[in-house]
Amino acid sequence: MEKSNGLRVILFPFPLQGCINPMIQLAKILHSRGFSITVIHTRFNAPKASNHPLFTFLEIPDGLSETEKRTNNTKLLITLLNRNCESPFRDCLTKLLQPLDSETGDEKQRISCLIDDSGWMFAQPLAQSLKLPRLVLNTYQVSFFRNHFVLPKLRREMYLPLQDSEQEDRVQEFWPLLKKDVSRILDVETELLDPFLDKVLKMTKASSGLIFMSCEELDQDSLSQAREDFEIPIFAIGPSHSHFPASSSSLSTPDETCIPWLDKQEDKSVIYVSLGSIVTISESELMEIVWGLRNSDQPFLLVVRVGSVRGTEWIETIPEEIMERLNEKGKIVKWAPQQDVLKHRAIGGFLTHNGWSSTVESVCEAVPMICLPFRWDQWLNARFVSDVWMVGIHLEGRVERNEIERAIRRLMLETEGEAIRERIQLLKEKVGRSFEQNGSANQSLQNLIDHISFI
Ligand SMILES: Cc1cn([C@H]2C[C@H](O)[C@@H](COP(=O)(O)OP(=O)(O)O[C@H]3O[C@H](CO)[C@@H](O)[C@H](O)[C@H]3O)O2)c(=O)[nH]c1=O
Ligand SMILES: C[C@@H](CO)CCNc1ncnc2nc[nH]c12
Repeated sequence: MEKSNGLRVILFPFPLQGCINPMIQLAKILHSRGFSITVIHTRFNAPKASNHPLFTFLEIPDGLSETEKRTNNTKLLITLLNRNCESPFRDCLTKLLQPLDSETGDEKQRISCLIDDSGWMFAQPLAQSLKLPRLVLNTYQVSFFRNHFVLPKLRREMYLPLQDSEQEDRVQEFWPLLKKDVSRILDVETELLDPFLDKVLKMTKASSGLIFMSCEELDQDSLSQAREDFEIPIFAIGPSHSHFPASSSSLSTPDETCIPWLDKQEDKSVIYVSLGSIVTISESELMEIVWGLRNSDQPFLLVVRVGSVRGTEWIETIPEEIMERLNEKGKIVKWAPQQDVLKHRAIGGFLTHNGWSSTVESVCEAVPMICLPFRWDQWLNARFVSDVWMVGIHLEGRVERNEIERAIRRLMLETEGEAIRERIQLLKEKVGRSFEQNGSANQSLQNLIDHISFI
């Protein structure tokens, strides 16, 4: 760690696993460059302070009821948290900005800036009124962030439902999505967010900088377009876990028995399956997945989060005799040490929901994917994987045992899979170069450090 530079940065992650990991990663990066770190966080999904003894954590109330905390409607959660947290966040930030420590009367360290998630809609005017520069962290792929502001317009103009003949058309304003992808994104739930998107766009444009966990090698065109659209400095500092391992910000405890189990498997033979931290599935979808895995006859490591199969606690509804058959080839856990799993020599493929972190973690370990997106930006990440980088096979929403078995065989056993494996190896190397001395992610990170040091 470098010695302190006398500056403090305040971070305010959005309380979802997919947003907490990148923000805590950013905290580690900035701390390693000499910044002191204060993390303001909600009580809901609070990061484990004890895993980060060098940071200061400040908790604010979020006003969520127990039922609201359990909702799997992310859009509703986003609106509730934005409504409830504004005033506690204002109080907390105002206190932090007072020049003297209220207990000791000593002068406090200078605060350089606030970095918060693009999902917080009240932060920009608040920071402005307190004369504190604010930078925005966004945890989507750049293409999704840049283009998703057009969704309300597409909802009005796409005349859903779609005709069969137009399902596969590309959507001009949202490349490389197909019309059928957009129609899936535009479900009833997302309508809740329409009125907020304009606000996010305006608030981001008014900020002092925008940070992405991506790099030129992954999304160059969108990055240059975003630089034109936003007219603020944009930093694409690379996939966040490439700087430090992310497991310390896991909200659940990883099952470490995965690794000795993988040690017993052959090279590139195991298919790893995880649908991230938000997606829920039905009981019958779970059965299609487990049968698809079992029928492929490949060993598998499957993550089923507690509460992620609707209407059940965990996997207790799988009949005993089926569990016996599954156990011959597979292992089911509640939470995996994902990065260590993807790094393991035994892993040959990743059946994923294509959250942005999972997608880049897979790319960085050159693990080819089977794409099973469920919502929002996952549809775009999956299109990049299957159609743009061509490093995976898209299930096209078919959660059916035969389709899953077929995709696993194509990926793990057939020549098509070999070609995919070669391409992802090349992509991994390309992304890896962006962290070298003159690489794009490395330079962008240096620019970010300079920017917030002299802001
Ligand atoms: C289920 C599971 C997850 N993880 C880690 C891997 C990833 O770093 C992280 C999950 O992040 P993501 O892959 O982005 O997925 P998720 O949690 O669904 O993220 C949400 O937020 C993401 C970023 O905004 C979006 O791209 C996703 O679409 C959205 O669903 O949690 C584990 O380490 N072990 C696990 O067992
Ligand atoms: C708080 C926002 C902006 O950073 C990220 C959450 N990500 C998501 N936002 C909206 N719908 C989703 N469905 C799955 N994940 C979603």
